[in-house]
Amino acid sequence: MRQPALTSTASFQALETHAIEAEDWQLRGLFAADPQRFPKLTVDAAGLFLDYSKNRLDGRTLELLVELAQERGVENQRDAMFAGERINLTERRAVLHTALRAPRGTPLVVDGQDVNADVHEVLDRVRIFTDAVRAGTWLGHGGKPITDIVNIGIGGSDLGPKMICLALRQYAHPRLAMHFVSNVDGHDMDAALGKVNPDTTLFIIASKTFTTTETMMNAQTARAWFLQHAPQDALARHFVAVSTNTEAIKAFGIDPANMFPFWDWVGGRYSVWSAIGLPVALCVGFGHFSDLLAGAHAMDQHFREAPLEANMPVLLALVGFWNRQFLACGSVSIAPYHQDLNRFPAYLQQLDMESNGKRVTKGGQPVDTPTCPVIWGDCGTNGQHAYFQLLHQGTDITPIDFIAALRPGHELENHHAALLANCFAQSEAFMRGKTIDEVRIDLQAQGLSLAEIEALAPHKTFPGNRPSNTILMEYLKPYTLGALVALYEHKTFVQGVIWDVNSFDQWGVELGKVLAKKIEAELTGEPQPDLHDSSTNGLIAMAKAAV
Ligand SMILES: O=P(O)(O)OC[C@H]1O[C@H](O)[C@H](O)[C@@H](O)[C@@H]1O
Repeated sequence: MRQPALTSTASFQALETHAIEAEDWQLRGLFAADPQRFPKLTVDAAGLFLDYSKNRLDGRTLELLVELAQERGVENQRDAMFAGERINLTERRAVLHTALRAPRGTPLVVDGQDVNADVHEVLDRVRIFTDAVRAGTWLGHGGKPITDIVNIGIGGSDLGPKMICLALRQYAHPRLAMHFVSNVDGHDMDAALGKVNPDTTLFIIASKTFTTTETMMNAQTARAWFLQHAPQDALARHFVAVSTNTEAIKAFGIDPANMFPFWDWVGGRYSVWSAIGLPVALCVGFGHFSDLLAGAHAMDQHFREAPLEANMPVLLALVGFWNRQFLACGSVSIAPYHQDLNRFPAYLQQLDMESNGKRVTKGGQPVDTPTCPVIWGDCGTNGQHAYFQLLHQGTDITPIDFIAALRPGHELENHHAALLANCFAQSEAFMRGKTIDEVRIDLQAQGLSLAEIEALAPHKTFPGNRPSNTILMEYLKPYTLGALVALYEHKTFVQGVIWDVNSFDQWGVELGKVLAKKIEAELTGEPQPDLHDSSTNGLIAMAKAAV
């Protein structure tokens, strides 16, 4: 059903009016006015705790935002997704990453096929293979156990497995070193091949389509390198594939027995729960991989069942929408205060920006509001000593998601209290700021003259009133990480529904791919200056002159 333009809806217009009232709100004042603000504006689900109280909103704002979610049909569209309806309209596909983490024995029939049975058949194969490699009974062609795993994939076939293997490094198998090659830049493959021994290396070629040029080139290079050191019939012990494209895998020369399939109803950026998660299962073991799926499933259940006003992904989405729309926040910074989550911002960049970086509605009309903000970030405390200056005192307001674990995964003294202190101090500082009068008092206490105080005070003043969320978990373990990733998946989904964009296609990456093919032919053959502008022709000429 075609949605009306967002700005024409009654709930959006009510929010617009409310936003004018809210313009002057100060977070300090909101906290002072209501000692219950923290318990009121926090929610628990699936082992995660979300504190959204440090956002410039109140109970009425939330009521209006929930009305907007209702008017936009979040509940119906959520149910349609879980039921396997073809909600990815431009590709005419169902969107069923949630089915990848549904427990065995929960049938879901799509196009006459029980998806649940298919999913668990593949998971069983992943378990058997994973157990053999980890136990050292899957041997390389020379009879030695595998010591290195090289995952060759890009985008969704790289970011998820890489982020999760790093995040769960505490659980990693001591014999297995994980390597991820994604870039077509030969330096990436060159660095990985320099670290591994062909006799004990397993290559995973991970590509949903098995046509992505970067992955295909890297796969060919890896195979050629391997065959310099081993006979052709050794390939079957050292190359496996994860894909939806059986024919292309056979054409590449991988035994279909070494293929772990998935399905076109799994989007690349939602695929880590499928056999694309094979590196994760190999690294941390199938039991922990199952825990990851269980945590995501727990968040799915919460998302399906909790009322909108107490639904963690819905609230995260609505608060994000409020900041984007009414505070005009063009970017959101992700700040994991956990070193092992240092690839999480990169993972969320693809998840959110490839999903909701859209400018037309599902019906093909231009959207009438801004959509997805830029997602970026890095681990705390590192960011504090780099770009946090701009976040505190720059001219733009950038909401921040702070993410932390209450207990560390190490036994080093003092570090964790210092880490958490910084995390909480930053969210407090963004919220409170420091007024010019507070600065003056400090400077007076330091014995500065009046002239010195007046010269310095504006520089040392913090506007504050800057929004943030804090997400806490007890400990970074597979279950909680699964819930965290699913939380952001569903947040992205809800925002996509509000903006009425298709969150499950990514046509925006196509143009560059087509042009790159043409230019590659010119770099290795004849230039075609008629095809380009003077800048592009000039750059091509420089590259040709350099070889
Ligand atoms: O898994 P593949 O088919 O190789 O795709 C890898 C990636 O490339 C594409 O260009 C898309 O933008 C991504 O969504 C996808 O994850």
